Amino acid sequence: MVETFSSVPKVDFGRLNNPVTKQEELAKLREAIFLVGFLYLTNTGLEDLLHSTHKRIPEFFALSKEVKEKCDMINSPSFLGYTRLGAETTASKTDFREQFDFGSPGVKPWRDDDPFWQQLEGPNQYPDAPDAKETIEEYFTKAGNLAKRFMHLVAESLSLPPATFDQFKGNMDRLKFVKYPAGPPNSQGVGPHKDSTGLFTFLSQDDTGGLQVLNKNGQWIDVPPVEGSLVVNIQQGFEAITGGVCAATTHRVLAPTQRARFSIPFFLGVRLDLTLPELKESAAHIVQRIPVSDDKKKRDVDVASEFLSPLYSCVCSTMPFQSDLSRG
Ligand SMILES: O=C(O)CCC(=O)C(=O)O
Ligand SMILES: [Fe+2]
Repeated sequence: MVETFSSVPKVDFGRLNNPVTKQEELAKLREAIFLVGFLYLTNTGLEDLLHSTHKRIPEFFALSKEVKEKCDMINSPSFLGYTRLGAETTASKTDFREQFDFGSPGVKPWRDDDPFWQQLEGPNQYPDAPDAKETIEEYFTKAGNLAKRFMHLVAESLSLPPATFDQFKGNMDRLKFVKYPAGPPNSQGVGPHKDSTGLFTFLSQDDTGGLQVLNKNGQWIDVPPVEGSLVVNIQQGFEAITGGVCAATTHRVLAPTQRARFSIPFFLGVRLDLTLPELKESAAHIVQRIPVSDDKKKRDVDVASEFLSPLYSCVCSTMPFQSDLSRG
């Protein structure tokens, strides 16, 4: 029987930041990172932001088709903007969701003499709604700060210096507002996938439910809503940097049947110019230092990751597909 999980653990961010409880909570974080690849992060201090953003986003989706299509992703070489319902496929099936994708503001504009892939980081197209830009920029600032602090704590939980992973952080994080309309039973909100374009995902889901993660026995485990929490998961960028020891976990969303579901994933971006040799070197360096049993290291380093494929010369070339980008 493979060691696996039957629920997603909770880790308390407040306790991680309190010297009295820190070590105990770091042990929980480490267990979640090694065994599950998913966790609920509670007590983050972002509860009001999550609440107010959820209140706001139905309004963006309620804009007319014409207004939404003014910021259509089709106009953006950075894959930022609006994607209509049914325009995305995962695992060969159409996803039943509509979304707005945004990137961290203030990214350096692309110039003709920059590498072509640099265009993956670019300017936003904001929906034409009052304070949309301000709402989104505030979210980037607050979620970005939390994400960086979280990454330091992950390093500490692996007995590494807090800043170990800072060198891998990219210039642009991504944020999505997603609406899954109610559909027939067993419709695919988003099909099975691993998040592929960054380091960690921080997801705020509403109270509808439908998110599931796959354990090592092939069972789908529910990730029911926990008020005020963020669901955090490892992305394939982080998996590659840690040589597969901290693995990304497959997940999906079942479309709701009664009412629309809204979610807000924030994807902490990886450096697009990371080369394959750099990745391999980092993985070797980090894996050596992470205190897990040799057996576990061996098993996990064997995990296939497109980031480590010899087909790709740098991280940027693993990301050519819109559907991958818009899933994270
Ligand atoms: O909407 C959700 O709950 C999850 C979305 C997701 O997995 C993704 O966009 O990568
Ligand atoms: Fe995902």
